[in-house]
Amino acid sequence: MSIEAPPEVLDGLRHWRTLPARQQPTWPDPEELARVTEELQGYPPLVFAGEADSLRAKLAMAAEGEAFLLQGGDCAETFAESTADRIRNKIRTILQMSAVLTYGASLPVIKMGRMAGQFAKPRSADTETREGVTLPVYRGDAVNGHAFTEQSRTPDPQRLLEAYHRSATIINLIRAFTYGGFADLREVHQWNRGFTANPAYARYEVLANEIDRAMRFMRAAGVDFDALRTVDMYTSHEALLLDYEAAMTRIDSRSGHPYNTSAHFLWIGERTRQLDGPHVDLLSRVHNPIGVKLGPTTTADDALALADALNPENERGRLTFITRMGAGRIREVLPALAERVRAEGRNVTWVCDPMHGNTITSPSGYKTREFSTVIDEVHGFFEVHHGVGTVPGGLHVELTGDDVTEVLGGSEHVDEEALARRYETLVDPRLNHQQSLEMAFDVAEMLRDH
Ligand SMILES: O=C[C@H](O)[C@H](O)COP(=O)(O)O
Ligand SMILES: C=C(OP(=O)(O)O)C(=O)O
Ligand SMILES: [Mn+2]
Repeated sequence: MSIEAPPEVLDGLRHWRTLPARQQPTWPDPEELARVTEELQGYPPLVFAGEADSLRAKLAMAAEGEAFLLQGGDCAETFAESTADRIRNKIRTILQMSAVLTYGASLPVIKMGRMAGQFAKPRSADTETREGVTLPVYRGDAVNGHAFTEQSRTPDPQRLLEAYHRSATIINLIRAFTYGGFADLREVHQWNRGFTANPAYARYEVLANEIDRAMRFMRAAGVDFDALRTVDMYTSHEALLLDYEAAMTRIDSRSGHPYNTSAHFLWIGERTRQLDGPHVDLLSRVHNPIGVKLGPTTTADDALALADALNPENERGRLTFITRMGAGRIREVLPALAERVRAEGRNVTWVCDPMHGNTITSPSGYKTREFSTVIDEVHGFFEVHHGVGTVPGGLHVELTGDDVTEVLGGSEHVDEEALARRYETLVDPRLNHQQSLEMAFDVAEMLRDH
């Protein structure tokens, strides 16, 4: 990556600074922030433009129904849990889900982590009050600490540097695991066999047997399993902290285009997708494939205007719409959006986030979700796209590879009482390992029967 580009391109990359930004931390010392972002600008890229381009081509296939995206990971990654075990478990979960979805959809699955950079969170409120004490809200480990003390909750720019270094170690592990044999399809299939051997998941045994037969067929037909031992896994996070994202934006020496080199794929959140806002402005200028979350109040006009702002050339694979309508709204709201976007000829990849429209508070006060509601939104997503004739291109899920108890339900019946046992997330509730696999089997069954 060089830093040379026409002056108008470099000026354009600074234009966001003139626009009022939502959801940014109040950094106590702007000069320290400036020093930190300058340092970040000198750090090496975490991903390369060519990788982002290959992802874009795959997302174009997903838009045509020739591939399917699985994007998953924590709501908020944390520094403390960026351990080898936790990361391996998350990668394993995504690989297991992918294997099942590949079979169900009869399509290649694009594997993408909400990983290696998902360290900043938009929040509903700026402050949190406990027992009469009010402090700034936790905004992710890239900004402040979760501990409820004044020192910890004060935004600290040094955390941006740590977010970069953590992201680098995570992406290093992702590359090592996915190129080092861990992704071997035979192994992944055996792990899934272990899952369906559990009596709680007996209903998926039929599907697991079918996959078994398909594997035997592949072996008999001489498929080179050794060639299938490595997979491409991409990284993504919400492009929220403009100072960080701008500092990681570099000019690609091959093409002269700017790329955000902090992740392969960036998305704009539901709270920061204002058409004239700085998040849309900055991401409109980078060449990565990008996404935008669309909540239940989105109109067809909003969606078209976003498509025009973020993908003026209407390029395939460039823009993903990640809908998060809520199970109760998707069947009513999504059809009009999908119909207009199709009628107006805009190229987008449609992806379902069945998490963020389905958050509830349990009677004992946990922020949680019902597994059955989450699954219902996924089903609604497929129904709507099949009805309209548009393509359901993928899933965006908050999950972990560990045995946490944050989402209610699933075949192991996590109940209100169980929530207290291992509720570990710092922001939103994640599907645990078993619930994640159950979702994959459920969706695969539905796709196979379609
Ligand atoms: O993923 C994120 C949450 O939905 C978002 O940060 C809002 O959470 P809050 O309502 O707890 O602030
Ligand atoms: C905050 C998130 O989502 P949304 O912008 O859709 O609310 C998220 O993905 O964690
Ligand atoms: Mn979330």
